[in-house]
Amino acid sequence: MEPGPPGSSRPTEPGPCLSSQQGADQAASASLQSAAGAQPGRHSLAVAAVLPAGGCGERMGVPTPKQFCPILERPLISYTLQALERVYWIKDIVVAVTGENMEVMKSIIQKYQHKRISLVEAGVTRHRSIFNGLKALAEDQLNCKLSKPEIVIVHDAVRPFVEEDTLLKVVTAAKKHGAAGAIRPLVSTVISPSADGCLDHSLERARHRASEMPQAFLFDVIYEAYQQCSDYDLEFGTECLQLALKYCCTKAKLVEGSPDLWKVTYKRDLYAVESIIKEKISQEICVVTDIEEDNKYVSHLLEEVLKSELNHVKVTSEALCHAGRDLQQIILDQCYNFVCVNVMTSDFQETQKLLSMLEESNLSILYPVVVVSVHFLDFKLVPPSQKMESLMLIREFAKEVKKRNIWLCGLLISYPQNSTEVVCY
Ligand SMILES: Nc1ccn([C@@H]2O[C@H](COP(=O)(O)OP(=O)(O)OP(=O)(O)O)[C@@H](O)[C@H]2O)c(=O)n1
Ligand SMILES: O=P(O)(O)OC[C@@H](O)[C@@H](O)[C@@H](O)CO
Repeated sequence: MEPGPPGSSRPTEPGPCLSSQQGADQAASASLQSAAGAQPGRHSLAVAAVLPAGGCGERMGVPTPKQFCPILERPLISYTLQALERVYWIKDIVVAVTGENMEVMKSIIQKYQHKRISLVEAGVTRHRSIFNGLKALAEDQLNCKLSKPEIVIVHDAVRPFVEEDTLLKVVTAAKKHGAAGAIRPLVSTVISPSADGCLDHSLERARHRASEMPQAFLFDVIYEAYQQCSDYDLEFGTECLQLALKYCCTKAKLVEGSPDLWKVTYKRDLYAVESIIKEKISQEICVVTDIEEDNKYVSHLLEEVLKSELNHVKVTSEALCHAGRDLQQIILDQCYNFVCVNVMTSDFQETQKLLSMLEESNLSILYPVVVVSVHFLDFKLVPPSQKMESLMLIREFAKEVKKRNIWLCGLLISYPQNSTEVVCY
């Protein structure tokens, strides 16, 4: 079993420590837990998670195992890890990866600053991978940071959209029933073919459900089930809940899951994940302007236009040289889109101060940050050719900050002739 990278302590926030979100997550978790009867903090349930991530993604049809396929230039598994890390009461996350992918996994943990992660060798089947993860939690291994939990969550590494309330529901149900799993309505009807390849019978769709993840178990129940189960089950089984029933007479409580719980299986699923993530991170935008009256007026107009399109539009109008307390908070609250309204004389000073703040915040480690640098040009004062030349500098800035996952582009707006010349860099 491989621990995470050195120094991987147990912060309660995935990746870069954006303390404000961490506090909000903890508060939300506490209220969720108290609602579900579990006690946050000292008396909370000891909960760990096992993520099987040792598959080859054959149905995906690409050389890279799907858990490592990039979404917005970041591996799919990193989104799932982030989703689990946001839940501060999950104390340990054990990921099962093949030996050949162990180094890749360690580099992902390092690059995206994932915490509370331990790695184990995957098995040749999903059940064997899960079993290896359970063994890592069960056995007191030398210098092992892991301890046996009361409850263990099992969640496929290729299901990135898992919310805390679903995790809490299955954990709470598992505490009471011994096992619990998320389910979803069937989309297609299930049929049973006969030996000659014809329809034998079909199942009544309304009376059946699809078994999804996350699932949760009393650790002793599922560990005993895996220790008892047959090689056939380990080789060909696909349902952990069935193992708990068959080998421990434990009937899992079924919990209605959200539509986003689906498993990434085919290539089309990667496009769906990317669209959902883009939608999630583009709902909020911040208009940054300095204290110049012209800019504040333009920012107000911009705010009105943006509010007709987006759910959350924030405007901060303070000289960034004051370290932008409002802006700092907006960054901590993980806004990923910024429009920086510049006074022509300052050229890029405002944008550069914003870029520096964004780089210092580590915000762009997990998701790309978009910055639009808006410049106004009064043709009476400055001939366009002269302004365009200096604006080309932004192209150099853009190349530099792109290395840190910040996507910078420029917008040149000419007035008073009311013509707008768009320059994208
Ligand atoms: N030997 C295996 C096989 C699968 N898994 C993991 O189990 C989860 C769900 O399995 P599945 O969707 O079947 O993944 P693959 O086996 O990779 O897909 P395929 O069947 O298309 O090859 C995935 O996170 C996968 O990495 C695993 O840990 N060990
Ligand atoms: O069979 P696969 O390995 O694709 O998927 C494994 C599980 O995710 C799947 O069986 C769920 O129904 C949960 O049990």
